[in-house]
Amino acid sequence: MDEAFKLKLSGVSSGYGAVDVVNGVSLAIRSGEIFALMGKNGMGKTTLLKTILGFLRVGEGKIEVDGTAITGRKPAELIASGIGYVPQELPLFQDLSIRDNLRLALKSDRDLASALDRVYGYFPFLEDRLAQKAGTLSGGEQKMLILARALMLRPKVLLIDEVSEGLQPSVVHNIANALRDDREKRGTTILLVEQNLDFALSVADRWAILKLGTIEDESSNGLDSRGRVLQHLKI
Ligand SMILES: Nc1ncnc2c1ncn2[C@@H]1O[C@H](COP(=O)(O)OP(=O)(O)OP(=O)(O)O)[C@@H](O)[C@H]1O
Repeated sequence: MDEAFKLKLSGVSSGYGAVDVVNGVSLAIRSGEIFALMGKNGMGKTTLLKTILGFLRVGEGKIEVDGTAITGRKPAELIASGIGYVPQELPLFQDLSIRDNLRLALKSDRDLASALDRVYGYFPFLEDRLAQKAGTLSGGEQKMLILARALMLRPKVLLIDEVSEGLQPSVVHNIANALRDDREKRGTTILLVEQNLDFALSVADRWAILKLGTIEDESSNGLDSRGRVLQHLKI
C-alpha cells in the first residue's frame, strides 16, 4: 500500500473480449498532480480511462486510489466515491436546460445554489444561459458544460478524455485555467488524455506516452518535453 500516490496502476491489462488493448500499464499519479497521457489514435488511451472507471474488466493488474484497491468496482460506486469523468463524447441531455443538466448530477437540490456558484467561477457564460437547452450550445460550450458538471461534484480524481478536441484556442485556454485553478484550490488529481500536446504540456506536471497499450515513455514536464513528445506523436 502506497498512500503517497492518489491513483496507482500496477501492470493493468484490459480490452474487449479476448483482445487486450491495454497491456501491463503501470502509472503512479501523486495527489494534486496533473498527469497527461498522450499517444496516437487507437493506442488505448480511452480504453485505459474506461478501465479505471470500471466500465471494462481488469484482466490483470491492480488499480488503487489512496492506497485502496478499486479493481473490479462498479462505475457508479467509483463515481460516487469521487472519481470524476469527462468523456470524449458529449453526454448531455440535449433537450434539457443548462441548469437541469447540472442539477441532475447532484444528489439533492439543496446543494444546487453552492454548486452553481462553483460552476460560474469556472465558466461565467453559464450563469447567463442557465435556461438555454444544452443541445443549442456550440460544441465548445457543451464541452465546458460537461467539464463544469464534473468539477461541480468536487472529484478527488478527475479523468478527462480529449477535452480540447476541435476547440478554438480561447476555449482551450479557459479550460486550462479551470483545471489549474481547481487543482490549486482543491488539490484535485487529474489524469488528462490528450492529443493536443501544447495544451497538455501547458497544464501537466508529468506526462506519459501510450503506444499499442503500453507506456513507451514517461517524464516530468521539462524543457525537452515538447520535442520528446512530438517524436512519439509524429506520423
Ligand atoms: N468497444 C470496442 N470493441 C472493440 N474494440 C474497441 C472498442 N473500443 C475501442 N476498441 C479498439 O481498441 C483500440 C484502442 O481504442 P481507444 O479508443 O482506447 O484508443 P485511443 O488511444 O483513445 O484513440 P483515440 O485517440 O483515437 O480516441 C482501437 O483499436 C479500437 O478500435
